[in-house]
Amino acid sequence: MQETRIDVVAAAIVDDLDHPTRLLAARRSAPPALAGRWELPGGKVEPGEDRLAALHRELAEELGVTVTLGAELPASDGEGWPITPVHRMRVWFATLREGDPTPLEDHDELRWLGAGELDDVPWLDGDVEIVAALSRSFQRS
Ligand SMILES: Nc1nc2c([nH]c(=O)n2[C@H]2C[C@H](O)[C@@H](COP(=O)(O)OP(=O)(O)OP(=O)(O)O)O2)c(=O)[nH]1
Repeated sequence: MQETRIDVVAAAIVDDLDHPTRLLAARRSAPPALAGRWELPGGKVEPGEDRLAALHRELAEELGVTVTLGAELPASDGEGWPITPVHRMRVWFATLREGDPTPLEDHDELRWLGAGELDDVPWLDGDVEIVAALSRSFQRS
């Protein structure tokens, strides 16, 4: 049986790539099962699409911004973070280049979270481990 795997890409948008102190979190507005939970902005890679091109496309569509990408947040198994039984998500650090982040689609609120506030919002289940890894990278910087 062929394994089903859906590739998702997302950005950990921070204030400073070298010394991050704040992370931009986004609250989902849809679908109903996920609405109200918080995530990293991003989305599915389209067939034949380059992962980083997909990430830039999603950030333009969802937030109306362009970004400078930094390092990837290494996932536990190298194949991406297992956010659901079928989705694998790759995450890159990013900083804003152009545009003021606005919840244009898929989200109804954006919030900058400081290092001590990362647990203040109800993240999607699959993001909890990722946010813990981000939190460790904040503390090291
Ligand atoms: N973008 C994003 N998706 C996440 C995160 N955590 C998590 O479990 N997911 C899940 C939610 C969805 O099931 C899936 C990504 O789908 P999506 O709805 O964001 O993708 P998309 O923008 O391409 O959506 P669509 O075109 O299919 O409507 O991954 C996260 O931090 N960011």
